[in-house]
Amino acid sequence: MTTTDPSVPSNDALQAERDRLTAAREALRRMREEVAGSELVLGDVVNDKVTNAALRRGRERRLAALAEVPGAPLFFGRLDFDPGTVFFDDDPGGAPAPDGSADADRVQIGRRHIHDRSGRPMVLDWRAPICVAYYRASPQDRMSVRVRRRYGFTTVTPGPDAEPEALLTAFEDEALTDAPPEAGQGGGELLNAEIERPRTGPMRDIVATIQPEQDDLVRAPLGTTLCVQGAPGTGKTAVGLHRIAFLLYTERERLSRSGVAIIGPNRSFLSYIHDVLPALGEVDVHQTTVTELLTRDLPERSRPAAGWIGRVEEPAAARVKGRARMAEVLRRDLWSHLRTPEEAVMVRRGSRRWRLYPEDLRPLLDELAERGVAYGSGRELLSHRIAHAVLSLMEGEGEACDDRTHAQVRRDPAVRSAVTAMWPKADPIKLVLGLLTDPERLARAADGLLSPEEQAAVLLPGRPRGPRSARWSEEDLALIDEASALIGRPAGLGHIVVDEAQDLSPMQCRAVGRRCASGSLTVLGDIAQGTSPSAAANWSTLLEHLGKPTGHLRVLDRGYRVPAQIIDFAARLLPAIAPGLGAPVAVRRSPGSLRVTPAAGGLAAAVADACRTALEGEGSVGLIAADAGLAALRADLAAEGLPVPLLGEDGAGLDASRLVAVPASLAKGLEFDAVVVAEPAAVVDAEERGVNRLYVVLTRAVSTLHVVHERPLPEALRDAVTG
Ligand SMILES: Nc1ncnc2c1ncn2[C@@H]1O[C@H](COP(=O)(O)OP(=O)(O)OP(=O)(O)O)[C@@H](O)[C@H]1O
Repeated sequence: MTTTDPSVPSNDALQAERDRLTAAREALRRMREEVAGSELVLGDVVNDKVTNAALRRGRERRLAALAEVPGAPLFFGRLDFDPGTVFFDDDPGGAPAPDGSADADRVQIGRRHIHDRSGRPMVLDWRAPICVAYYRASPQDRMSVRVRRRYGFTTVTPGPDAEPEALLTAFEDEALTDAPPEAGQGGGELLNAEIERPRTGPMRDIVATIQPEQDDLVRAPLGTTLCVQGAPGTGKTAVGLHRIAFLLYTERERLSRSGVAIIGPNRSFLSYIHDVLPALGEVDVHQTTVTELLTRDLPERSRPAAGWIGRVEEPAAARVKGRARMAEVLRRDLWSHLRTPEEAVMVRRGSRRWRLYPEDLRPLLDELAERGVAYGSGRELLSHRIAHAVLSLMEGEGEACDDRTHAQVRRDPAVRSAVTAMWPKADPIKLVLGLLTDPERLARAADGLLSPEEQAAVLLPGRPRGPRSARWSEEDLALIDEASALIGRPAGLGHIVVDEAQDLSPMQCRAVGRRCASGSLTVLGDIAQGTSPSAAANWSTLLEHLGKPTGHLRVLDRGYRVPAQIIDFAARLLPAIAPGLGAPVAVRRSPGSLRVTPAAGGLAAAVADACRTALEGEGSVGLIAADAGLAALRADLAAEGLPVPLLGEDGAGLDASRLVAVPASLAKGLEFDAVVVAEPAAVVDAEERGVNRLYVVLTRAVSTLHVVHERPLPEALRDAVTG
């Protein structure tokens, strides 16, 4: 242990800190007022509207970034450095920070920078370089820190309509100067309290308690593509979100031009993480699923009435469609549209006629086809080449030609129709539709790449006639996206964080990877939690499909969510689903956190009991069961006098009700204080990777897990000692 002062701080010391908090709040209010009251400098005449709108948007963004987050304290830590360590930019002579104590340089650390009227910092943004010491200083390397102070807060809601407020109620000092050298970094009681704080509503930021191994990932430079393998609850999602906030701080200008996105597995997950970045002052990050990201780039007019996703692929077909070799099938099909010229092109200019014969045109076409240009730009390039060849003929006959002549020849109807005949226009949706509804065409493109059975598996059902009547699957969208990219390159983003990346198929990886071909990625996931038919077996292959084979693989193995008793139980499934992957080392044990109950008197009655018991505790309760059985179970529970809203239905979110029913397929990435799992065997039986799904489901609980079963438990879980 490091020297953590367990004594309760004196009232005076506590009051001084509260005064500091009040002053910071006041200063932030003044900063907001300054932004709100700032005059918009208007351009004149032409640019007025555009400039005005841009300025207004900028001001609104600044205001949103300066908004106080209800219940989140403006600072959470303090560092006392050796004297002479801290200098601010505006100190001409490098004078130390003028805060408080005579014998130490002191900084307060919070979610955002706050300064006083004269511009002097009162609270430093946690992302500032000097704040690294707050997260990493240890007795072995104290980074000039003498004392690290962590504050404790209690959230109170003063009235029925009032916003929650964070009351500073305690602090804890860790003296690094006189700690024994073997001491590690002590998180102290406040870290434990933070981890065990009952969950209500959406995910919270962890900015006050980021651990050294996490901070190392959060602050990796923008150019680095990171791939983080981490068991359930090791903080991968939290790291990804804080990394975005960090990168936006250090590289704001670059990233605000190119854009940043976080990709999550589904909408429920995205609403769960939705508030974290705004609480860190970042309101401009695109939070999306892969499917949303891809459909965003598709023409609205082609959208089927029921939406883009009208069908879930059979696992075997999903696997074939997800394979990287589908890219080659598409490439072959697209380029097979090129036609060797069969007729001459004749351009009339005044009384003269200029002809290019098929043997003149063929080399132009071949040269372009071999150059590896995007299909879509080939048409334009071909018309240039043809015009150039015609102009050469003209000049050979002494005609005077210039750029205008070149443009006129390029636009000549004869040239245009020759280009269209040789290099037909291509539309990605029609291309995929054509390929997946025409067995002969598919056979030509897939020759040597897909077996006849695989070809039969990928055909679209129902022989749709057009894009709007097709029932597309998520896998089809990745194919359409690949076709789009073969025709024209998509716009890129500066950085993408992909959560639950183990579930991306190779084709989806390619779609994500090409969106940040010149940017970088943070890839987060857990091979053991792979549930999609194309889930990754290892990270190096996935990184290759993402186009980042040199990405750095890092492992997180300290589990912050799930108590040891529960993780040890779930980890019994690991040898079957991810041999070689270890269970996380839980940071806490919690006796009584696991119960496994046979449902002697019927499943619904036992589940109702388990839910009622769970509701006696604090925080959120998730009832998780196989998707197919959930409706019947809810009906039975309602009959037992316990109506349970379904996650995502009728607005039932993670903050609308303490108890929600969660289909097993939506549980990924979520967490609840108490989890009741009904009938694990049904979760296993529901899908090919049902055991992986069960592993996900069993690792969602922060405090208690209650497994209720009528059927025998999966073999690996039998005879577990509970308690
Ligand atoms: N340093 C920390 N301080 C406090 N809480 C933490 C810390 N790290 C992680 N947690 C908490 O642990 C829980 C799990 O974190 P997170 O969801 O990021 O894990 P994960 O690795 O993405 O899990 P999964 O693989 O199950 O999706 C969250 O409630 C998170 O806030």
